[in-house]
Amino acid sequence: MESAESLLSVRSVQAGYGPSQVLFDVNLTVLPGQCVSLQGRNGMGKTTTIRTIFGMLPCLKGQVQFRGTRIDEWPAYQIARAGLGLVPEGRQIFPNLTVWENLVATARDSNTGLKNWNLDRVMSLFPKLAGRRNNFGNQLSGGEQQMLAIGRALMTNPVLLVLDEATEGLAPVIRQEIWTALDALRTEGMSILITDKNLKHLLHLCDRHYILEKGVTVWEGDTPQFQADTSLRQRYLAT
Ligand SMILES: Nc1ncnc2c1ncn2[C@@H]1O[C@H](COP(=O)(O)OP(=O)(O)OP(=O)(O)O)[C@@H](O)[C@H]1O
Repeated sequence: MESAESLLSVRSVQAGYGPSQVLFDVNLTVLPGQCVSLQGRNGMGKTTTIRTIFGMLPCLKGQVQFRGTRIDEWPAYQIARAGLGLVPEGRQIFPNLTVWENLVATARDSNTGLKNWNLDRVMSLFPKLAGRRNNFGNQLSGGEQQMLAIGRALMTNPVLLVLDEATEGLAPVIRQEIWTALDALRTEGMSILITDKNLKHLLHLCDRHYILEKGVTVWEGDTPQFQADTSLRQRYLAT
């Protein structure tokens, strides 16, 4: 795959924390309009990969390209401005700002060609948030916080939305609401890179899947290929 055609291209990436190397050979591609999952057992390097893509950790070797331009030496703020929107593990919303303030704090105009995100659109994607508009972040349930974290990322009008542990720790009914919202985003043409434990939903949402094992991309394929290889779950995902 030519990286010029891809939205995001991660090639032979190595990274880690100080002397502790975690990523040894990570490769993945997201094409425009595609939804891609990044899978692997706990501790295999999914969050570290996302942190490296977003410039929060240095890329020691290899490269990351976004829309055909190398971004692996850019500072994190410049990467975010280029159109990468992050919904981080643990949500990390501002606890002392209201829902409304959380959303407007990060708002940025679209240069994507897609319809601009605004408060009304976020509230219609997540009607639960509308009633909580004036509540502080720390007064929200976990599910509402995750909706807010997704809304906040959308308000930056990203070209690619990246979700780390999209539904972790949420009640089943709330999880379903998040998956429904992600399906709606996908239908609108949003490109998504996502990590989550729920295989059934990942296979439904995503076109393509990558599996990490000890910091190495060990498998990639589309949903029919994933479903056809019944050994994958046991080999790379079972705990
Ligand atoms: N801040 C850190 N400093 C040092 N090592 C870290 C740090 N964060 C993560 N690690 C280590 O890096 C490795 C990969 O962790 P990472 O969080 O990327 O895995 P993951 O695939 O996202 O797993 P999980 O599903 O548990 O979040 C693990 O061995 C972890 O202990």
